[in-house]
Amino acid sequence: MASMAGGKTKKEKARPAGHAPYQGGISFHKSKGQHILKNPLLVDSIVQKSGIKSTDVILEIGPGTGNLTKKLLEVGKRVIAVEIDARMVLELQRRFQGTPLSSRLQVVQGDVLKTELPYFDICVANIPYQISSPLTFKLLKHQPAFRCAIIMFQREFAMRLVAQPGDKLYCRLTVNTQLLSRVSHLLKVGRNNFRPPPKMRT
Ligand SMILES: C[S@@+](CC[C@H](N)C(=O)[O-])C[C@H]1O[C@@H](n2cnc3c(N)ncnc32)[C@H](O)[C@@H]1O
Repeated sequence: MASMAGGKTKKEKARPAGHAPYQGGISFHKSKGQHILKNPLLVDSIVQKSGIKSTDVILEIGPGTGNLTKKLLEVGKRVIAVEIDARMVLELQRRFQGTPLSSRLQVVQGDVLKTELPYFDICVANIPYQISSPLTFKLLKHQPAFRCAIIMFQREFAMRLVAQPGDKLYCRLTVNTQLLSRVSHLLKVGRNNFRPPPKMRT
């Protein structure tokens, strides 16, 4: 587990013109589902649709280099970010260290599927698609209950969550999810909003 230290206040490192997503010089591993969000307008839209309150403790799964984390820190009370890749954890710490946001960020290094989740009010995440199913079941079972989860899924997986009886995609996952929660589809996201772009639609 790694936590962010406070320290002198400094501004986030300046980025070159052209609004490149913050990548921190890291190469991405497809095996870990590393497709970072590169469109700041999309990040704003996700945060806005999440209905985060200033009192909320937010769980973020797979913060990566922190493009979504930064916005979450700006609107919520605290962000607990669980990240498996030590390089990303380091980068995340570097990115926020010494900024006013750092005291509200806790980074937990580990596999979210094997991590005991802390208390949180809301979960917001752009997850690696390979953990969609076990993560969904983990969140459905989580106690104490949280208010809601806004999660980026591969399109077909999302459609299975909201399927209706008689639909081709209606399955065990649909039944379990709809038994334990209310679920709705928020938005479609094109592949080009990610770096590198994923093969499947989101
Ligand atoms: C799709 S990327 C999202 C990155 C960032 N949130 C963004 O939107 O730009 C998924 C992130 O999840 C991390 N990850 C992959 N498997 C994980 C696991 N089992 N537990 C926690 N994090 C994981 C990856 O290292 C990567 O940083």
